[in-house]
Amino acid sequence: YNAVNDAGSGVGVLGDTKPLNTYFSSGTYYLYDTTKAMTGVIETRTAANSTSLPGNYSVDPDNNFNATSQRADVDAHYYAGVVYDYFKNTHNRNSFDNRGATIRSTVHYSRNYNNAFWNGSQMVYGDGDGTTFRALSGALDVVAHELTHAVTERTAGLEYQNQSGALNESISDTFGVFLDKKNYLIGEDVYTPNKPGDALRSLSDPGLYGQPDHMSKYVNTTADNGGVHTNSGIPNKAAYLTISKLGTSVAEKIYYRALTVYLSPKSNFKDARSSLLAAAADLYGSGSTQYNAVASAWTQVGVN
Ligand SMILES: CCC(=O)Oc1c(C)cccc1C(=O)O
Ligand SMILES: [Ca+2]
Ligand SMILES: [Zn+2]
Repeated sequence: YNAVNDAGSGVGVLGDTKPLNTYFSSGTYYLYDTTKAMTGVIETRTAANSTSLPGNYSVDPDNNFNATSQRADVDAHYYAGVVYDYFKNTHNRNSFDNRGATIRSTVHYSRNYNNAFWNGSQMVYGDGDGTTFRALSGALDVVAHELTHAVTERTAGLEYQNQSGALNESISDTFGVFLDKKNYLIGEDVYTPNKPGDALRSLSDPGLYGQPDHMSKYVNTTADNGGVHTNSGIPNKAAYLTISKLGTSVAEKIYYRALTVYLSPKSNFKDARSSLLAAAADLYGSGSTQYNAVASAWTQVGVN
């Protein structure tokens, strides 16, 4: 018989136990979650250290996914569910396409792979090399970052180069902070596991990790698609200033409306300012406290 959405459990990358929505079929439990109001499902697979996608389903014989080798699978699956719930409950968005598309993740991609990405169809996570990263699905802000790339692709479609690309990156980091509210850092839970207290990026102080925090420090380069992971520091700082002044619940409404209504593929930083102001005006009124906080944030990073 097929027992749907069994209450499984698992141990994540940081050794923490969490509940899992699994699926039982022919004597095996699958990381296959049919409990969401989707047309699709949330499914998690393993590439078993190969680079072939999507790989095979992550399975377990007793619905207790507690093997060390399963930790990345557990967190990819659990955090995908958390991010799905966030977009549905907070923004009334049903998966990245707003039509309940299946959310597919593959973990154990390649070897010593210090990377995570949305490949246009699914999320993919490396295990890290144990020095620069541990398994990248072990951080909620990383999973939120990757799934937000999918949302951005289906909405604003920000081209992944130069200023629109840095905005694309910043939107993903900003929603990473909306989900992982404990600080304004990105990747801290999986970055340099042997070195406490650091992170991949900081929204409050981008300069801590070599990013500009003002337009006057914009880096003109051909590397990294025009420095999309560098120049994202400028909109990231504006996001920090906005969130710290208005709070997450107001800021996330302004950002989500800007992303889904006003931003477009070639939007630059100035367009981001006007898109966020337009969203703030729609939601709270032009000249409102919220509107003025957005204006002030972007002026402080040199985008007027
Ligand atoms: C916060 C997640 C993140 O930045 O993932 C990436 C990594 C670790 C390397 C290269 C690209 C990305 C990305 O998703 O942009
Ligand atoms: Ca974080
Ligand atoms: Zn990214």
